[in-house]
Amino acid sequence: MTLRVLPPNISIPLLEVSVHLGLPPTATYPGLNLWNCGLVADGADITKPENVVMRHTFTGTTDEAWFYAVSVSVEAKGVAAIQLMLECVQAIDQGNNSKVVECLRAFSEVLLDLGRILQRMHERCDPPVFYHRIRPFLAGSRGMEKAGLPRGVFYAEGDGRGSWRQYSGGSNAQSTLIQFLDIALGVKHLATGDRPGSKSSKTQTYLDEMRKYMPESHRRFLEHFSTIANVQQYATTCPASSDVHRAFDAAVDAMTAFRDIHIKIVARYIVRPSRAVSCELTSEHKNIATASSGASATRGELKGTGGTNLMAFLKQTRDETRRAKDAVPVC
Ligand code: HEM
Ligand SMILES: N[C@@H](CC(=O)c1ccccc1NC=O)C(=O)O
Repeated sequence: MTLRVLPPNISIPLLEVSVHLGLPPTATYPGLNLWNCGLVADGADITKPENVVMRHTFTGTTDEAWFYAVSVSVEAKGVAAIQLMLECVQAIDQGNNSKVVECLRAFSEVLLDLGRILQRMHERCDPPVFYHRIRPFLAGSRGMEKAGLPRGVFYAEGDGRGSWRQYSGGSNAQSTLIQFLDIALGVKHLATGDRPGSKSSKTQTYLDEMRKYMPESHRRFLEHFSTIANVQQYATTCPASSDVHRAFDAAVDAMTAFRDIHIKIVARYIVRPSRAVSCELTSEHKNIATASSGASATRGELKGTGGTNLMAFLKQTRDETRRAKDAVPVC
């Protein structure tokens, strides 16, 4: 039976803390991953997930801790990519082409490392454990009609007061790092289903929306970086045979490869286990893991915890990445 009401003893402090943090009152990527980690020992290498300790998990399983730890290590490794692209922007402003190439080549190496870390997911996180035990806790309250939450969750504040609220579930789409990488490479995302060149049917894409689930300072950093990011414009207008253009294309390929690895993981951790779930579950027994499984899964209606039609969304996002290699039209 789906519980639709969050009692005041949880709602009231949660709402207060969320206002303080500038985040929606729900389980977010910053809360689950970024602010929930420590190290096995001082000075241990945080870019190795075996060195990351997660303070809280819903299930107490090693699988869940590892699931979060992999992202923490990706974030830590990604710091180098942020530094490199800030240097690259500066090198372009200074007309220092050899520095631009150096930064782009090193950036590609970091992206390949991010993919290597991501591929370690299977080492300690078992797909059925993820799908059946962990994933229900990562669900949101938006788009959960089939799970028995047509109006979301009622956040009770006592004496009959309170409000119905709907929030996206936790998702790595809320990672500031990955959105930074896209801005750095000039990757443009459209709403799912929109074609490049067509007028977008939605003013805000899912990935834009996910910025509301990032810490305020991260959001401001992305907004600022968008105003100075010049690498794609510069590189794609250099001759195709130039080192700058080639190094840029290689970086876009590395980002595309990262997304390809991720798509394979999603197939293994969500699509496959969902097919094994009986399609005869009644709505009373449906949760986020099962609400879009069975018959609807085979019709391609599987949803991510963030609420996307996951495979269509992820493939479009990957294809949009590749398109960053296209020359920027000069107005
Ligand atoms: C078992 C592991 C994972 C699964 C099953 C998974 C699943 C998903 C799904 C279904 C989405 C679609 C958005 C939504 O939730 O509706 C998504 C988005 C995303 N995931 Fe994962 N994810 C996993 C691990 C990771 C990790 C470790 C990273 C990176 C550190 C990552 C990076 C992303 C990003 C960046 C997005 C937004 C789409 C994009 O920018 O390409 N995911 N993930
Ligand atoms: N979107 C994923 C869940 C996911 O990737 C996630 C959810 C909450 C916190 C972190 C996540 N990703 C990696 O740590 C899903 O649909 O299962």
